[in-house]
Amino acid sequence: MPTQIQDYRSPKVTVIGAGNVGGMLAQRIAKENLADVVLYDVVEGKPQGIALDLLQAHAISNHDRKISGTNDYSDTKDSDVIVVTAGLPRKEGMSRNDLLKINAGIVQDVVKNAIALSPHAILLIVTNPLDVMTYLAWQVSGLPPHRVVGMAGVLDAARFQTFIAMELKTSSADIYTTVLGGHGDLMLPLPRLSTVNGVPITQLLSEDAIARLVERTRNGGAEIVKLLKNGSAYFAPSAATYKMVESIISDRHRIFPAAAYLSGEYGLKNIFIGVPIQLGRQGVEKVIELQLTDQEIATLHASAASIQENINLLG
Ligand SMILES: NC(=O)C1=CN([C@@H]2O[C@H](COP(=O)(O)OP(=O)(O)OC[C@H]3O[C@@H](n4cnc5c(N)ncnc54)[C@H](O)[C@@H]3O)[C@@H](O)[C@H]2O)C=CC1
Ligand SMILES: O=C([O-])CC(=O)C(=O)O
Repeated sequence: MPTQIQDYRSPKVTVIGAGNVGGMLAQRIAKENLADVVLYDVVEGKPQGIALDLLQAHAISNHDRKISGTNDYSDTKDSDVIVVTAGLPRKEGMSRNDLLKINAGIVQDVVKNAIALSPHAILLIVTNPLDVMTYLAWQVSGLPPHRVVGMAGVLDAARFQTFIAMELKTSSADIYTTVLGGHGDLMLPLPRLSTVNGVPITQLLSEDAIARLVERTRNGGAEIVKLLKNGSAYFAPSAATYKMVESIISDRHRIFPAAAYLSGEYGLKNIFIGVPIQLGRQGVEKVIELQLTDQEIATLHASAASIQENINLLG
């Protein structure tokens, strides 16, 4: 019997926006040998230059993933995942919502163009203001809601994890945290569900210390914007986005917080907001409903109201 030869096509990830987050993400995807990467940007030469630079870096670190840069959407055709990082980052003194109008125009444009050529892709949004842009991307794409997801919770949880590790002078590797809600001032870190390898942090840290770390997590993005002065964080954001891309491409069904569409869960409807989800090759496989206290639910609903206000501003 002849051996049947199958066509094992390499997974293909398109990253739209070859800026700080997009460039770092492309590097991780290729270096971890996860997928071929197409970097798309509106600026001529930028994605091509970054792709060439990355290929040369990877010649040193020995892998053969294809990385290409383009200003032509036709090169993004038949992508398995489309990650949208295109848009302006904020500068010192701005809130993420100050980016609403300008980034809405960009997200609308790129999603329409990219999804037309990759109708089976999972759409992963990074551009801020995150929850509103994820909603807008879903509307423009015409995709079923489980195929659209936004990255924020993995990053916010990693920040909370880092600050707890710094406070306890322990390894962040042993710390598990979760952060719900919108990616803004009203996000909801959950100390009562955060542990150091099973030991509740409420047993290890005082209430005051926890309140301080929660507040620092809420302002985690702004703290870095203030230090950088001319842009926002990108190492941890690209690492967090990579974790989500990997769970999709490798169909790992991992569970973590991300902006997902709610249709009644947590008493919320027709909105994208950060909640625990299970993520795999088909997109959001499950939204997990945690038992929240009345106060936590109130914060989550206040966060949802703020997202809705901004959606309404888009008209
Ligand atoms: N969700 C989250 O947790 C995070 C979100 N962000 C957001 O991600 C976005 C990107 O941040 P950075 O990479 O630091 O910014 P950046 O300025 O380094 O890169 C943005 C890229 O988008 C490109 N771009 C602009 N308009 C475009 C269009 N119409 N089509 C294609 N490309 C276009 C620009 O040319 C630029 O290369 C920002 O909106 C930022 O706020 C950043 C970090 C974390
Ligand atoms: O702070 C910003 O504008 C970028 C971002 O969302 C983050 O780093 O959390």
